[in-house]
Amino acid sequence: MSIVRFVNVSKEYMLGEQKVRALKDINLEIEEGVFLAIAGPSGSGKSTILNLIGCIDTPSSGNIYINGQDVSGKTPDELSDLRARTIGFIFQTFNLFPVLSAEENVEYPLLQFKDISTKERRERTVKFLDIVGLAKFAHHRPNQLSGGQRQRVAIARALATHPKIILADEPTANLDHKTGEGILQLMKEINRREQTTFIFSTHDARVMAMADQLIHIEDGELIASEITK
Ligand SMILES: Nc1ncnc2c1ncn2[C@@H]1O[C@H](COP(=O)(O)OP(=O)(O)OP(=O)(O)O)[C@@H](O)[C@H]1O
Repeated sequence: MSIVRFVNVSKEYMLGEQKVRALKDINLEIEEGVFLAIAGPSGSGKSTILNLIGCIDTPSSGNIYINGQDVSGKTPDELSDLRARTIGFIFQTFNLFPVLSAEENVEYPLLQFKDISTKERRERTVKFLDIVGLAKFAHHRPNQLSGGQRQRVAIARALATHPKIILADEPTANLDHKTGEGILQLMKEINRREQTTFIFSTHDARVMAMADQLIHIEDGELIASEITK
C-alpha cells in the first residue's frame, strides 16, 4: 500500500488580488519505507507538497491519502490527530525550544499523548537521544550545541512519537557540507532500520544522490519521478 497518494492535486494561494498556482494537477504515489527526495528550483512547490503531506495545509482540489486515509473532509481536529500520530517534522532551522534542554525538546511532543506513561516517555527520550549519538548532551540547551547536533535533536524529537513518515524541509540547508552529509547518513540509517518513510526537499545534488526515489518539480508541475535505487 502507498503511504502517500496524491490524485489530481492542485493548490492555489491568493496573493492580494492575484491567484498563485503553487501546484498543478499532481499525481503521485509514495511507497512505505522509501527514502525520497523532492527536488526543484526555488518557488517550484516543494514546501507546498510537504505541507500538504503533513496535513498543515489542504489542497484546493484533488484528493490526498495519507496512510490509507482520505484527508479531504476531515475536521481540523481530525487532521491534527492524524498529523500527531503519523508524521514527524524536521525543519532547516531546527525549530527547537531555546529554553529547553535537548532531552526536554525530545520529550515535548510526547506530552500531548495521554496514553503514553511518564516511564515510557522517559525511555523513548533516552533511546532516541542515544540513536542520534547525543546521550552525553541530554542536558545541553540548543545554544550549547553545534548546528549538526541541533539537527540531531530535531531528528530524535521527530522519531519520538513513532511516526510512519518523517518530513524534512531542506534539512541540510543550514549545515556545512560534511555535517549535512552526516545528518543524511543518519536519516538513512534510521530509515533502513526502522522502515520509517523519509520525504525531504533539497537543492543539493549530493543529497539527491542518496535518495531511493527522486521527484522533480518545476513551476508547480511534476516533471519526473524516478526510482534511483
Ligand atoms: N502562503 C502563501 N501565500 C501565497 N503564495 C504562496 C504561499 N506559500 C507559497 N506560495 C507560492 O507558491 C509557490 C510555491 O512555493 P513553495 O514554498 O512551495 O516553493 P519551494 O519549492 O518550497 O521554494 P524554496 O525552495 O524557495 O523553499 C511560490 O510561487 C510561492 O510564492
